[in-house]
Amino acid sequence: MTILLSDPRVAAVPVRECGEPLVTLDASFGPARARVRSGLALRLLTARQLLPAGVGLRVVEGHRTLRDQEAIIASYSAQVRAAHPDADETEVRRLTSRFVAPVEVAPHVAGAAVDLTLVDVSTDGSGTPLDLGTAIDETPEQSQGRCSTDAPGIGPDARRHRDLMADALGTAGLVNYPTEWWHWSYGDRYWALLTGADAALYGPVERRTAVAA
Ligand SMILES: C[C@@H](N)C(=O)N[C@H](C)C(=O)O
Repeated sequence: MTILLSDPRVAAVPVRECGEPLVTLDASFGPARARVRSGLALRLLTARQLLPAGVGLRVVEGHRTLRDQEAIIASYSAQVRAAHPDADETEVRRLTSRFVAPVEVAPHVAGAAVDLTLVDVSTDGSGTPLDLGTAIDETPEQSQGRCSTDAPGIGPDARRHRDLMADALGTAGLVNYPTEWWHWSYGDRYWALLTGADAALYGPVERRTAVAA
């Protein structure tokens, strides 16, 4: 059964901030040059080595500001209210959290999450995106549920690529948000809950100074 980020068990996980800096991923992870905690960056390097030759990781987003998180919540919760006019505010919050995390537990705001896909780097160094079944950031409504990692109704190539991604990232220590095939995290509260860690390693970054890496 999927645990959503709005589940009270996620917010109940304590955070023991370890103070790791944000680092900037190099261009081999894609032009976004996302910033993530250094421990997550190391695990992404490990995950990439576990992929078959010719397949790479493209990270489209890492750390996100609190303000950006709030803007995505405002935009998507308005869509949820419109699509579910009978839902009360508790249900709107639950449905919204299928696609965007409540601010208090938001993994991207902690520098603990990446949105990423797989690319074919065998013919073109910059990488051609592989079929993962939906575009990154297609909502449950837009994708008719196919954004969920285990969704039926995606083609065999997309299934194989999602499984490849899960093997590499899972082995490297990341956890997936099951309603979004592209969202993986390490060290945040959701990760701690799923792995049984005593506490999250990373809380919100906000004004922490980034360093180059
Ligand atoms: C909005 C989407 N790209 C995303 O980042 N969702 C996760 C669950 C989040 O908000 O942390």
